[in-house]
Amino acid sequence: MNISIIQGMIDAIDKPAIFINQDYVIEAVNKPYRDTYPVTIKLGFSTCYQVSHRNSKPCDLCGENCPMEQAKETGKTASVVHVHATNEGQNYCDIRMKPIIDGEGELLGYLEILDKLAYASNTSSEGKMVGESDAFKAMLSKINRAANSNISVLLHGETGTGKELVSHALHSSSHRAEKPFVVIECTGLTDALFESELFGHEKGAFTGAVNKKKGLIETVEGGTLFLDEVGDIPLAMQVKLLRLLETQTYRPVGSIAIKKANFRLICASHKDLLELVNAGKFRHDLYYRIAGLSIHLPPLRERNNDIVLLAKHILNTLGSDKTLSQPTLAALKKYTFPGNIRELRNIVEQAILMADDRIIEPSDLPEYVCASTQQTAHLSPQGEKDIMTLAEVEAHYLKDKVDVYTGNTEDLADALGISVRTLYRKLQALKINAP
Ligand SMILES: Nc1ncnc2c1ncn2[C@@H]1O[C@H](COP(=O)(O)OP(=O)(O)OP(=O)(O)O)[C@@H](O)[C@H]1O
Repeated sequence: MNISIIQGMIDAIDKPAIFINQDYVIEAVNKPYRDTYPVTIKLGFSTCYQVSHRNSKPCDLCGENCPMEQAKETGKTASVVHVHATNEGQNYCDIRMKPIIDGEGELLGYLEILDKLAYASNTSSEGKMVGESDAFKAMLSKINRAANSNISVLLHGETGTGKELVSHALHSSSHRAEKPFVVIECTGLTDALFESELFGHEKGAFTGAVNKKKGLIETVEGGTLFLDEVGDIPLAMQVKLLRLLETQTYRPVGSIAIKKANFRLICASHKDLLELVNAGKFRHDLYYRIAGLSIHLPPLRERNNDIVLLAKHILNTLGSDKTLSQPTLAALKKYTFPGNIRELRNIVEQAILMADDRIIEPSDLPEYVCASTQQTAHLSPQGEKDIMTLAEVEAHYLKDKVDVYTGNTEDLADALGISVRTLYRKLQALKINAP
Protein backbone atom coordinates (compact mmCIF):
# COMPACT_ATOMS: atom_id res chain seq x y z
CA MET A 1 0.00 0.00 0.00
CA ASN A 2 1.40 3.37 -1.00
CA ILE A 3 0.65 5.56 1.99
CA SER A 4 1.88 8.75 0.25
CA ILE A 5 -0.92 8.38 -2.35
CA ILE A 6 -3.45 7.97 0.46
CA GLN A 7 -1.95 10.98 2.28
CA GLY A 8 -2.34 13.02 -0.93
CA MET A 9 -6.01 12.03 -1.16
CA ILE A 10 -6.64 12.87 2.49
CA ASP A 11 -5.00 16.28 2.03
CA ALA A 12 -7.47 17.04 -0.75
CA ILE A 13 -10.44 16.67 1.63
CA ASP A 14 -11.49 19.96 3.25
CA LYS A 15 -13.19 18.33 6.26
CA PRO A 16 -11.23 16.64 9.09
CA ALA A 17 -10.14 13.22 7.72
CA ILE A 18 -7.87 10.30 8.59
CA PHE A 19 -6.91 6.95 7.15
CA ILE A 20 -6.74 4.16 9.74
CA ASN A 21 -5.70 0.53 9.52
CA GLN A 22 -7.74 -2.38 10.88
CA ASP A 23 -6.15 -1.88 14.33
CA TYR A 24 -7.49 1.70 14.50
CA VAL A 25 -3.96 3.13 14.01
CA ILE A 26 -3.85 6.42 12.11
CA GLU A 27 -1.67 6.13 9.01
CA ALA A 28 -2.56 9.38 7.28
CA VAL A 29 -4.14 12.60 8.56
CA ASN A 30 -5.05 15.98 7.05
CA LYS A 31 -4.58 19.42 8.62
CA PRO A 32 -8.26 20.04 9.53
CA TYR A 33 -8.18 16.79 11.57
CA ARG A 34 -4.93 17.74 13.34
CA ASP A 35 -6.41 21.19 14.06
CA THR A 36 -9.53 19.63 15.61
CA TYR A 37 -7.83 17.90 18.57
CA PRO A 38 -5.41 19.19 21.23
CA VAL A 39 -3.35 16.00 20.86
CA THR A 40 -0.18 15.36 18.87
CA ILE A 41 -0.88 12.68 16.27
CA LYS A 42 2.01 10.30 15.53
CA LEU A 43 1.39 8.47 12.27
CA GLY A 44 1.70 4.71 12.69
CA PHE A 45 1.25 5.00 16.50
CA SER A 46 -1.74 7.11 17.52
CA THR A 47 -5.16 5.46 17.35
CA CYS A 48 -8.41 7.19 16.43
CA TYR A 49 -9.98 6.43 19.84
CA GLN A 50 -6.98 7.91 21.73
CA VAL A 51 -7.13 11.10 19.69
CA SER A 52 -10.88 11.63 19.47
CA HIS A 53 -12.04 10.19 22.82
CA ARG A 54 -8.81 10.01 24.91
CA ASN A 55 -9.82 6.37 25.45
CA SER A 56 -7.39 3.52 25.91
CA LYS A 57 -9.78 1.07 24.21
CA PRO A 58 -11.80 1.15 20.95
CA CYS A 59 -15.22 2.81 21.27
CA ASP A 60 -17.23 -0.43 21.05
CA LEU A 61 -15.49 -1.60 24.23
CA CYS A 62 -16.56 1.60 25.95
CA GLY A 63 -20.28 1.35 25.20
CA GLU A 64 -20.32 3.37 21.96
CA ASN A 65 -20.96 2.03 18.47
CA CYS A 66 -17.94 1.90 16.17
CA PRO A 67 -18.77 2.02 12.46
CA MET A 68 -15.70 -0.12 11.56
CA GLU A 69 -17.39 -3.49 12.05
CA GLN A 70 -20.40 -2.49 9.93
CA ALA A 71 -18.17 -0.99 7.20
CA LYS A 72 -16.13 -4.21 7.11
CA GLU A 73 -19.19 -6.47 6.91
CA THR A 74 -21.06 -4.50 4.24
CA GLY A 75 -18.06 -3.15 2.33
CA LYS A 76 -19.92 0.17 2.32
CA THR A 77 -19.67 3.48 4.17
CA ALA A 78 -20.99 3.27 7.74
CA SER A 79 -21.74 6.24 9.92
CA VAL A 80 -22.24 7.14 13.56
CA VAL A 81 -22.65 10.25 15.71
CA HIS A 82 -20.12 10.42 18.57
CA VAL A 83 -19.03 12.98 21.12
CA HIS A 84 -15.36 13.89 20.54
CA ALA A 85 -12.99 15.69 22.90
CA THR A 86 -11.94 18.51 20.58
CA ASN A 87 -10.08 21.80 20.99
CA GLU A 88 -13.44 23.44 21.65
CA GLY A 89 -14.41 20.91 24.34
CA GLN A 90 -16.90 18.06 23.97
CA ASN A 91 -18.30 18.25 20.44
CA TYR A 92 -20.83 16.17 18.57
CA CYS A 93 -19.31 14.79 15.35
CA ASP A 94 -20.97 12.87 12.52
CA ILE A 95 -18.44 10.28 11.40
CA ARG A 96 -18.46 8.46 8.07
CA MET A 97 -16.15 5.49 7.67
CA LYS A 98 -15.47 3.99 4.24
CA PRO A 99 -13.54 0.74 3.73
CA ILE A 100 -10.70 1.15 1.21
CA ILE A 101 -10.16 -1.99 -0.87
CA ASP A 102 -7.33 -2.53 -3.38
CA GLY A 103 -7.56 -3.99 -6.93
CA GLU A 104 -7.17 -7.55 -5.58
CA GLY A 105 -10.09 -7.09 -3.19
CA GLU A 106 -7.86 -6.78 -0.13
CA LEU A 107 -9.03 -4.43 2.63
CA LEU A 108 -6.34 -1.76 3.15
CA GLY A 109 -8.00 0.23 5.92
CA TYR A 110 -10.67 2.87 6.42
CA LEU A 111 -11.15 6.46 5.41
CA GLU A 112 -12.85 8.45 8.18
CA ILE A 113 -14.35 11.90 7.52
CA LEU A 114 -15.94 14.08 10.21
CA ASP A 115 -18.52 16.82 10.35
CA LYS A 116 -18.53 18.83 13.58
CA LEU A 117 -22.11 19.50 14.66
CA ALA A 118 -21.70 22.92 16.26
CA TYR A 119 -25.44 23.28 16.90
CA ALA A 120 -25.69 20.31 19.28
CA SER A 121 -24.21 19.46 22.65
CA ASN A 122 -24.27 16.67 25.23
CA THR A 123 -23.85 19.21 28.03
CA SER A 124 -25.86 22.30 28.92
CA SER A 125 -25.01 24.87 26.28
CA GLU A 126 -27.00 28.05 25.62
CA GLY A 127 -28.72 28.14 22.22
CA LYS A 128 -27.73 24.60 21.32
CA MET A 129 -29.79 21.48 20.86
CA VAL A 130 -29.05 19.44 23.95
CA GLY A 131 -29.33 15.67 24.28
CA GLU A 132 -27.44 12.42 24.54
CA SER A 133 -29.97 9.64 23.87
CA ASP A 134 -29.68 7.35 20.86
CA ALA A 135 -32.89 8.83 19.44
CA PHE A 136 -31.32 12.32 19.67
CA LYS A 137 -28.11 11.14 17.97
CA ALA A 138 -30.08 9.45 15.16
CA MET A 139 -31.88 12.75 14.60
CA LEU A 140 -28.54 14.67 14.53
CA SER A 141 -27.21 12.34 11.87
CA LYS A 142 -30.22 13.07 9.62
CA ILE A 143 -30.00 16.80 10.28
CA ASN A 144 -26.34 16.79 9.25
CA ARG A 145 -27.01 14.95 6.00
CA ALA A 146 -29.82 17.36 5.16
CA ALA A 147 -27.83 20.45 6.15
CA ASN A 148 -25.13 19.62 3.61
CA SER A 149 -27.58 19.53 0.72
CA ASN A 150 -30.28 21.69 -0.83
CA ILE A 151 -33.02 19.12 -0.34
CA SER A 152 -36.45 20.19 0.98
CA VAL A 153 -36.85 18.97 4.55
CA LEU A 154 -40.03 18.04 6.36
CA LEU A 155 -39.77 18.07 10.17
CA HIS A 156 -42.40 15.95 11.77
CA GLY A 157 -42.96 15.81 15.51
CA GLU A 158 -45.34 16.55 18.34
CA THR A 159 -45.66 20.05 19.72
CA GLY A 160 -42.61 21.22 21.69
CA THR A 161 -40.19 18.61 20.30
CA GLY A 162 -37.87 21.25 18.84
CA LYS A 163 -38.96 21.59 15.20
CA GLU A 164 -38.20 25.31 15.11
CA LEU A 165 -34.82 24.78 16.81
CA VAL A 166 -33.94 22.09 14.26
CA SER A 167 -34.94 24.36 11.37
CA HIS A 168 -32.47 26.98 12.69
CA ALA A 169 -29.76 24.31 12.98
CA LEU A 170 -30.37 23.24 9.39
CA HIS A 171 -30.10 26.83 8.20
CA SER A 172 -27.07 27.80 10.31
CA SER A 173 -25.07 24.79 9.16
CA SER A 174 -25.96 25.11 5.47
CA HIS A 175 -24.17 27.18 2.82
CA ARG A 176 -27.11 29.62 3.09
CA ALA A 177 -26.22 30.53 6.71
CA GLU A 178 -25.25 34.12 5.84
CA LYS A 179 -28.56 34.70 4.03
CA PRO A 180 -31.98 35.35 5.65
CA PHE A 181 -33.99 32.79 7.59
CA VAL A 182 -37.69 33.56 7.18
CA VAL A 183 -40.51 31.88 9.13
CA ILE A 184 -44.12 31.72 7.99
CA GLU A 185 -46.63 30.43 10.53
CA CYS A 186 -49.23 28.82 8.28
CA THR A 187 -51.95 28.25 10.89
CA GLY A 188 -54.85 30.68 10.51
CA LEU A 189 -53.66 32.25 7.25
CA THR A 190 -56.46 32.83 4.75
CA ASP A 191 -55.86 32.26 1.03
CA ALA A 192 -55.54 35.97 0.33
CA LEU A 193 -53.23 36.67 3.26
CA PHE A 194 -51.01 33.69 2.48
CA GLU A 195 -50.63 34.76 -1.15
CA SER A 196 -49.84 38.40 -0.42
CA GLU A 197 -47.48 37.51 2.46
CA LEU A 198 -45.60 35.01 0.34
CA PHE A 199 -45.56 36.72 -3.05
CA GLY A 200 -46.03 40.40 -2.10
CA HIS A 201 -48.40 42.74 -3.91
CA GLU A 202 -48.56 45.79 -6.12
CA LYS A 203 -50.04 49.10 -4.94
CA GLY A 204 -53.83 48.93 -5.39
CA ALA A 205 -53.83 45.15 -6.06
CA PHE A 206 -56.75 44.80 -3.64
CA THR A 207 -58.69 46.97 -1.19
CA GLY A 208 -56.26 48.01 1.50
CA ALA A 209 -53.12 47.56 -0.64
CA VAL A 210 -52.17 51.22 -0.30
CA ASN A 211 -48.51 50.55 -0.99
CA LYS A 212 -46.46 48.06 -2.96
CA LYS A 213 -45.20 45.32 -0.59
CA LYS A 214 -42.32 42.89 -0.93
CA GLY A 215 -43.26 39.24 -0.41
CA LEU A 216 -41.38 36.94 1.94
CA ILE A 217 -40.07 34.99 -1.06
CA GLU A 218 -38.23 38.14 -2.12
CA THR A 219 -37.04 38.85 1.44
CA VAL A 220 -35.61 35.35 1.85
CA GLU A 221 -33.57 35.56 -1.40
CA GLY A 222 -30.75 33.01 -1.19
CA GLY A 223 -31.72 31.90 2.33
CA THR A 224 -34.07 29.43 4.03
CA LEU A 225 -37.88 29.59 4.11
CA PHE A 226 -39.45 27.82 7.08
CA LEU A 227 -43.16 27.00 6.74
CA ASP A 228 -44.40 26.09 10.21
CA GLU A 229 -47.54 23.92 10.42
CA VAL A 230 -47.52 23.41 6.66
CA GLY A 231 -50.48 21.00 7.01
CA ASP A 232 -52.70 24.02 7.71
CA ILE A 233 -52.17 25.63 4.29
CA PRO A 234 -55.58 25.87 2.54
CA LEU A 235 -55.95 23.57 -0.50
CA ALA A 236 -56.27 26.49 -2.93
CA MET A 237 -52.93 27.86 -1.76
CA GLN A 238 -51.30 24.45 -1.93
CA VAL A 239 -51.59 24.65 -5.74
CA LYS A 240 -49.79 28.02 -5.76
CA LEU A 241 -47.08 26.75 -3.45
CA LEU A 242 -46.58 23.70 -5.65
CA ARG A 243 -46.25 25.89 -8.74
CA LEU A 244 -43.68 28.05 -6.96
CA LEU A 245 -41.63 24.99 -5.96
CA GLU A 246 -41.81 23.45 -9.42
CA THR A 247 -41.03 26.53 -11.48
CA GLN A 248 -38.98 28.48 -8.91
CA THR A 249 -40.92 31.51 -10.12
CA TYR A 250 -43.87 33.54 -8.81
CA ARG A 251 -45.98 36.58 -9.55
CA PRO A 252 -46.75 39.23 -6.89
CA VAL A 253 -50.50 39.83 -6.45
CA GLY A 254 -51.67 42.41 -9.02
CA SER A 255 -48.45 42.21 -11.06
CA ILE A 256 -47.84 40.74 -14.51
CA ALA A 257 -44.09 40.42 -13.97
CA ILE A 258 -42.74 36.94 -13.20
CA LYS A 259 -40.03 36.89 -10.52
CA LYS A 260 -37.36 34.29 -9.90
CA ALA A 261 -37.19 32.65 -6.46
CA ASN A 262 -34.09 31.29 -4.73
CA PHE A 263 -34.53 29.66 -1.33
CA ARG A 264 -34.24 26.38 0.50
CA LEU A 265 -37.50 25.08 1.93
CA ILE A 266 -37.98 23.59 5.38
CA CYS A 267 -41.48 22.66 6.52
CA ALA A 268 -42.75 21.47 9.88
CA SER A 269 -45.93 19.77 10.97
CA HIS A 270 -47.24 18.12 14.10
CA LYS A 271 -49.94 16.46 11.98
CA ASP A 272 -49.25 13.32 9.97
CA LEU A 273 -49.22 14.78 6.45
CA LEU A 274 -49.66 11.38 4.79
CA GLU A 275 -52.89 10.96 6.74
CA LEU A 276 -53.98 14.38 5.47
CA VAL A 277 -53.06 13.27 1.92
CA ASN A 278 -55.20 10.12 2.33
CA ALA A 279 -58.06 12.24 3.67
CA GLY A 280 -57.80 14.52 0.61
CA LYS A 281 -56.79 17.52 2.73
CA PHE A 282 -53.21 17.80 1.48
CA ARG A 283 -52.03 17.43 -2.13
CA HIS A 284 -49.91 14.36 -2.61
CA ASP A 285 -47.78 16.07 -5.31
CA LEU A 286 -47.02 18.88 -2.85
CA TYR A 287 -46.21 16.34 -0.13
CA TYR A 288 -43.51 14.75 -2.31
CA ARG A 289 -42.10 18.19 -3.17
CA ILE A 290 -41.74 19.29 0.45
CA ALA A 291 -40.70 15.95 1.95
CA GLY A 292 -37.44 15.50 0.02
CA LEU A 293 -36.11 14.27 3.36
CA SER A 294 -38.42 13.67 6.27
CA ILE A 295 -36.97 13.97 9.78
CA HIS A 296 -38.94 12.64 12.72
CA LEU A 297 -38.39 14.50 16.00
CA PRO A 298 -38.87 12.00 18.81
CA PRO A 299 -41.20 12.95 21.68
CA LEU A 300 -39.49 13.45 25.04
CA ARG A 301 -40.95 10.19 26.43
CA GLU A 302 -38.91 8.36 23.75
CA ARG A 303 -35.81 10.31 24.80
CA ASN A 304 -36.15 9.40 28.45
CA ASN A 305 -32.37 9.49 28.87
CA ASP A 306 -32.34 13.18 27.94
CA ILE A 307 -34.79 14.35 30.60
CA VAL A 308 -32.23 14.89 33.38
CA LEU A 309 -29.78 16.67 31.07
CA LEU A 310 -32.52 18.86 29.59
CA ALA A 311 -33.98 19.70 33.02
CA LYS A 312 -30.53 20.82 34.27
CA HIS A 313 -29.93 22.69 31.00
CA ILE A 314 -33.22 24.57 31.38
CA LEU A 315 -32.33 25.43 35.00
CA ASN A 316 -29.00 26.85 33.75
CA THR A 317 -30.51 28.84 30.91
CA LEU A 318 -33.05 30.34 33.32
CA GLY A 319 -30.09 31.51 35.41
CA SER A 320 -31.30 29.72 38.54
CA ASP A 321 -28.88 28.68 41.27
CA LYS A 322 -31.36 26.03 42.51
CA THR A 323 -30.73 22.33 41.99
CA LEU A 324 -33.08 19.43 41.35
CA SER A 325 -33.02 16.69 44.01
CA GLN A 326 -32.60 13.05 42.94
CA PRO A 327 -36.29 12.21 43.74
CA THR A 328 -37.37 15.22 41.66
CA LEU A 329 -35.27 14.06 38.71
CA ALA A 330 -36.65 10.54 39.15
CA ALA A 331 -40.23 11.88 39.14
CA LEU A 332 -39.53 13.86 35.96
CA LYS A 333 -38.10 10.75 34.30
CA LYS A 334 -41.35 8.91 34.96
CA TYR A 335 -43.64 11.61 33.56
CA THR A 336 -44.80 11.37 29.92
CA PHE A 337 -44.59 15.07 28.84
CA PRO A 338 -47.39 15.46 26.29
CA GLY A 339 -46.06 18.99 25.67
CA ASN A 340 -42.49 17.71 25.34
CA ILE A 341 -39.50 20.02 25.93
CA ARG A 342 -41.66 23.15 26.10
CA GLU A 343 -43.68 21.51 28.88
CA LEU A 344 -40.49 20.47 30.69
CA ARG A 345 -39.40 24.10 30.56
CA ASN A 346 -42.71 25.27 32.05
CA ILE A 347 -42.52 22.65 34.79
CA VAL A 348 -38.96 23.65 35.73
CA GLU A 349 -39.91 27.36 35.69
CA GLN A 350 -42.85 26.69 38.03
CA ALA A 351 -40.76 24.51 40.31
CA ILE A 352 -38.11 27.23 40.66
CA LEU A 353 -40.83 29.60 41.86
CA MET A 354 -42.39 27.06 44.21
CA ALA A 355 -39.18 25.90 45.91
CA ASP A 356 -38.49 27.85 49.12
CA ASP A 357 -35.20 26.13 49.48
CA ARG A 358 -32.25 25.89 47.06
CA ILE A 359 -33.10 22.22 46.42
CA ILE A 360 -36.17 21.58 44.27
CA GLU A 361 -38.13 18.66 45.73
CA PRO A 362 -40.95 16.60 44.12
CA SER A 363 -43.48 18.60 46.18
CA ASP A 364 -42.39 21.72 44.23
CA LEU A 365 -43.42 20.12 40.93
CA PRO A 366 -46.95 20.66 39.59
CA GLU A 367 -49.25 18.06 41.19
CA TYR A 368 -50.12 16.34 37.91
CA VAL A 369 -46.47 15.34 37.35
CA CYS A 370 -46.20 13.33 40.57
CA ALA A 371 -49.81 12.08 40.36
CA SER A 372 -49.19 10.50 36.97
CA THR A 373 -45.92 8.91 38.10
CA GLN A 374 -47.64 7.42 41.18
CA GLN A 375 -50.29 5.88 38.93
CA THR A 376 -47.69 4.22 36.72
CA ALA A 377 -45.78 2.96 39.77
CA HIS A 378 -48.83 0.91 40.80
CA LEU A 379 -49.10 -0.84 37.47
CA SER A 380 -47.92 -4.41 37.50
CA PRO A 381 -45.10 -4.75 34.93
CA GLN A 382 -46.19 -8.18 33.80
CA GLY A 383 -49.90 -7.34 33.57
CA GLU A 384 -52.01 -10.29 34.67
CA LYS A 385 -49.17 -12.83 34.96
CA ASP A 386 -48.50 -14.14 38.49
CA ILE A 387 -45.09 -15.52 37.72
CA MET A 388 -42.43 -13.91 35.58
CA THR A 389 -39.41 -15.72 34.20
CA LEU A 390 -36.11 -14.67 35.79
CA ALA A 391 -35.10 -13.15 32.45
CA GLU A 392 -38.29 -11.04 32.48
CA VAL A 393 -37.62 -9.96 36.06
CA GLU A 394 -34.08 -8.94 35.14
CA ALA A 395 -35.28 -7.05 32.03
CA HIS A 396 -37.96 -5.25 34.02
CA TYR A 397 -35.62 -4.46 36.92
CA LEU A 398 -32.94 -3.09 34.59
CA LYS A 399 -35.41 -0.93 32.68
CA ASP A 400 -36.86 0.38 35.90
CA LYS A 401 -33.46 1.23 37.37
CA VAL A 402 -32.12 2.84 34.18
CA ASP A 403 -35.30 4.93 33.88
CA VAL A 404 -34.83 6.55 37.24
CA TYR A 405 -31.04 6.36 37.57
CA THR A 406 -29.41 9.76 37.49
CA GLY A 407 -25.75 8.74 37.86
CA ASN A 408 -23.44 7.43 35.12
CA THR A 409 -23.22 3.92 33.66
CA GLU A 410 -20.08 3.01 35.63
CA ASP A 411 -21.81 3.80 38.94
CA LEU A 412 -24.90 1.82 37.97
CA ALA A 413 -22.81 -1.21 36.95
CA ASP A 414 -21.01 -0.90 40.27
CA ALA A 415 -24.27 -0.77 42.21
CA LEU A 416 -25.60 -3.80 40.30
CA GLY A 417 -22.37 -5.70 41.01
CA ILE A 418 -21.53 -6.33 37.34
CA SER A 419 -18.88 -4.98 34.96
CA VAL A 420 -19.65 -1.99 32.75
CA ARG A 421 -19.22 -4.20 29.72
CA THR A 422 -21.76 -6.75 30.99
CA LEU A 423 -24.19 -3.95 31.74
CA TYR A 424 -23.79 -2.54 28.22
CA ARG A 425 -24.29 -6.02 26.74
CA LYS A 426 -27.48 -6.61 28.74
CA LEU A 427 -28.85 -3.15 27.91
CA GLN A 428 -28.03 -3.57 24.23
CA ALA A 429 -29.80 -6.96 24.11
CA LEU A 430 -32.87 -5.39 25.73
CA LYS A 431 -32.62 -2.28 23.50
CA ILE A 432 -32.45 -0.04 26.60
CA ASN A 433 -30.35 3.13 26.42
CA ALA A 434 -27.57 3.32 29.02
CA PRO A 435 -28.06 6.06 31.66
N1 LIG B 1 -32.76 19.54 22.02
C1 LIG B 1 -33.14 20.65 22.68
N2 LIG B 1 -32.30 21.18 23.57
C2 LIG B 1 -32.66 22.29 24.27
N3 LIG B 1 -33.83 22.92 24.14
C3 LIG B 1 -34.71 22.43 23.25
C4 LIG B 1 -34.40 21.27 22.47
N4 LIG B 1 -35.45 21.03 21.65
C5 LIG B 1 -36.37 21.98 21.93
N5 LIG B 1 -35.94 22.82 22.88
C6 LIG B 1 -36.67 23.97 23.46
O1 LIG B 1 -38.02 23.55 23.61
C7 LIG B 1 -38.91 24.60 23.28
C8 LIG B 1 -39.83 24.15 22.16
O2 LIG B 1 -39.05 24.00 20.96
P1 LIG B 1 -39.62 24.41 19.53
O3 LIG B 1 -40.39 25.70 19.60
O4 LIG B 1 -38.49 24.36 18.56
O5 LIG B 1 -40.64 23.19 19.32
P2 LIG B 1 -41.68 22.96 18.14
O6 LIG B 1 -41.65 21.52 17.85
O7 LIG B 1 -41.39 23.91 17.00
O8 LIG B 1 -43.05 23.33 18.85
P3 LIG B 1 -44.47 23.70 18.16
O9 LIG B 1 -44.83 22.56 17.26
O10 LIG B 1 -45.39 23.80 19.32
O11 LIG B 1 -44.25 24.99 17.44
C9 LIG B 1 -38.04 25.79 22.93
O12 LIG B 1 -37.87 26.56 24.11
C10 LIG B 1 -36.72 25.16 22.52
O13 LIG B 1 -35.63 26.04 22.71
